[in-house]
Formats: sequence, structure tokens, C-alpha cells
Amino acid sequence: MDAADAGGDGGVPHLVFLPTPGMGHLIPLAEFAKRLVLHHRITATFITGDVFSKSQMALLDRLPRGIENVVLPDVSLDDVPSNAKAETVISVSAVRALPAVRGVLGELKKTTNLVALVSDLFGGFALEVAREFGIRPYIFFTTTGMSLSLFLRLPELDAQTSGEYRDLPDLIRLPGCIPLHGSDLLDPIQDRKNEAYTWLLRQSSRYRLAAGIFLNSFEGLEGGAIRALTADPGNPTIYPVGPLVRNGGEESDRDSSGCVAWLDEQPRGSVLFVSFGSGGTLPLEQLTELALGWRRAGSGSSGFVHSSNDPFAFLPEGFVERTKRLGLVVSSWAPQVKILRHESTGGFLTHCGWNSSLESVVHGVPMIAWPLYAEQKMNAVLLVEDVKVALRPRTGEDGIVGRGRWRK
Ligand SMILES: O=c1ccn([C@@H]2O[C@H](COP(=O)(O)OP(=O)(O)O[C@H]3O[C@H](CO)[C@@H](O)[C@H](O)[C@H]3O)[C@@H](O)[C@H]2O)c(=O)[nH]1
Repeated sequence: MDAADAGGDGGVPHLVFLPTPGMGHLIPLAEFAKRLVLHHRITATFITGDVFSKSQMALLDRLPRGIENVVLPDVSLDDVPSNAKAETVISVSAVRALPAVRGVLGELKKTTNLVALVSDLFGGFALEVAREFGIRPYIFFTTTGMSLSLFLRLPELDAQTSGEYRDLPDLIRLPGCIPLHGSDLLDPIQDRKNEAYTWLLRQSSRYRLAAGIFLNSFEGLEGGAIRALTADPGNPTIYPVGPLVRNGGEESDRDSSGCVAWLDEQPRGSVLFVSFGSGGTLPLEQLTELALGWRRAGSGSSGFVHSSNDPFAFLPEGFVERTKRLGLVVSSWAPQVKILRHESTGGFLTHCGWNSSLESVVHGVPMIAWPLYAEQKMNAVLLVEDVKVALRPRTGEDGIVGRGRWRK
């Protein structure tokens, strides 16, 4: 879509972006908005909520002029069970926020040349609202073409399948994609009785209402999937706009952790960077095996990142002290893009979040795939078996990757 195509009767075309909370969604959506505003005659409003974290709001505050942010009051989730899965919580919040979203759209319709709404992958319900206001509804899909293919086929797959997908005897063949075991499909569809599954089904069945879907991937990486998605006349227009990754020059990437200064001192290609994204955690037993395996590896060094409030408390006693010369442990947010593009970094042990995967591919860093949740197992299959830019550690019968398997 370009500015001319956006149409409207006068004034700079204005877009509304509707992200759900979570850095993995916000970072690429913000990157997309930034490029549209800087390279096209477009202005934009992000609609967020009180529930967005400080660092998420800071990221939006740093966007260029021409991008505003409207913060909606929190919706009540008192009736949502405390053990509800993230996909349920996000979908319920998204639906309950719709009246307030309508209010903002109504105002923007009066004051701007509002032409389109772009929501992230949980935005199925907002597509209908955009149509109510006579503006074009788009999805920005923050992960792979392979996952998008699954989302678009989920209603069909649901109708054809009884029982759980993980018990299907045959591989699942999404068009143009490497075949998958049912157990590799994304986590929230692994239990079809769980509400999270019903919500994803409801979300994905609305995808065909979209005027188009922006996909954060590219043909050089997922040629088969993207060609099949674009060739299917039943799909909305697919725009493969990836890889949309930050360049490492952002304020959020400043080196308060000392990572870059430490990397400057290490030999070229010698460092393994370990990070499980903005929300990944490991069971204590696995974290201990990983830490001890790393120490046993001896030569080579690691940046080790963990996103808990007090990650050091989870490491084996004395670990930080004993590994001081071997590597660096960072307690919170690390300047990941700066680390990946540093010449000392030779590998990345990652949870296979799609932004991390793209950042690694863009900077030519081979990966060790350690998927944890969401669609990460699917991403791992793609990276290991199809694109062949990652290896996968062997898991023992107890589901743990032992320290020996970590040896160089
Ligand atoms: O210390 C840190 C930790 C993370 N990041 C950045 O945060 C983003 C993390 O994104 P991603 O790698 O995609 O992980 P998640 O935040 O876990 O992403 C969620 O959203 C992704 C996109 O939909 C999905 O692929 C994942 O499975 C889902 O968990 C990346 O840009 C990282 O560079 C940092 O800069 N520093």
C-alpha cells in the first residue's frame, strides 16, 4: 500500500496501529510505522493501554514526529481465571477494548485523513471495527509465513481433525513449507479444549476480512511459504515486508550493561550469546545444566541473559564469580542487536522468537535453536531443517538438555 493508494479526500493519510502488549509484537510494528512515516507521506497513531510496560511506552515515545500515542484505560479482567493462557488474556483484553478503540477512531476520523487500521496478529476482532468506520483493515503478522499459513488454515484444520493435533499420524503439510509434526504446532493449539485454542480459532477465522496482511518475512528466507501464500486467491493480499529489525542504533540499545565494551575485548567469533527473549524462562534444573555445561566448555565465552528480576539467584552458587573470566552475565535488558552485529559474536543460543531469529539471520550469526513456547518450535523446524542456519541440542528422556550435550 502506498500513500496514493491510501486515497482519502485531502490531507496526509493517517494510519492507526493497534499493538498488543509484548516487545516481540511492538518492536516490529514500531519499526514498520517508523519506516512508513519517514519514507512516505503518512502520519500515524498507536493505540495502546495502561497495561503496556514502561519500556514499551519508552519505545513508542522515541518514535519520530508524525507518530502519536493514545493510551486507553485498562479493561477489567477480574473474571478471567488466573491460570488462563496468554492468548486468552490478550484476546479478552482486545475484545473489551473495542468500544474505546471505536471512540478513538471516531475522533481521528474527524481530525485526520484516517485511511487504515493495522493491528498485530491478535487483531482479528479489530478488522470488523475498521470496516465500520470505512477504513481499510490490515494485519501485521509478526512471525513466519509458515505460521501465517497455519493461521489462515486453522478453521479448515479444525473442521477436519478430531482429537489433538499432536496425535495426528501424518505430518502436517502447509503449502510451500517443510512438513511438521502436530506436536511442533504452536503451543496454544495443543490443547483444543482450552479457551486459548477457541480464541485463536476465532481470531484466525477473521483474518480473511483483512484488506491485506503485512508479513515480517521475506522470499529469500521463506520462498516456498510466501509464494504459496501469495498465489492462493482465497487469501487477502500478502505483503512480505521483512526483515523489519532494528539497526542497533536505538536509545534502548545503549550499552548500560557493559556488554559491548566486554565484547570489544574478546577474540573474533569466539562468543556465544545466550538469550531467551523478552519473556523466556527455564526450569531451575535446566538453567543449572546450561550454566554448568557452559563452564565446562572452557574456551570461548558467553554473554548470558535472563529476563527475571533477579536472575543471579537462579544460577548455581558461586557461578558468576567462577565464570568471571569466561563470560559475562547480564541481569536484564541487553542491547541484543548490537551484540549480534559485533564481530566477537560467533553464535546465538536463542528461544527462536521471530525477531531474534531475523536479527541473527540479518547479521549472519548461526543459531542454536532452543524453542520454549508460542510458535517457537515451528520457527526452530524452519531454521534447522529448512533454512539450515541453526542446530538443535539433543534433549534427554527427562526433557532436559544435559551439561554434556553442551560440550564443544
Ligand atoms: O535483553 C533483551 C531481550 C530482548 N531484546 C529484543 O526483544 C525482541 C524479542 O523478540 P523475539 O525474539 O521475537 O521474542 P519474544 O519477545 O519472546 O517474542 C514474542 O513474539 C514473537 C513475534 O511474534 C514470537 O516469535 C515469539 O514466539 C513470542 O514469544 C528482539 O527484538 C530482541 O532483540 C533485547 O533487545 N534485549
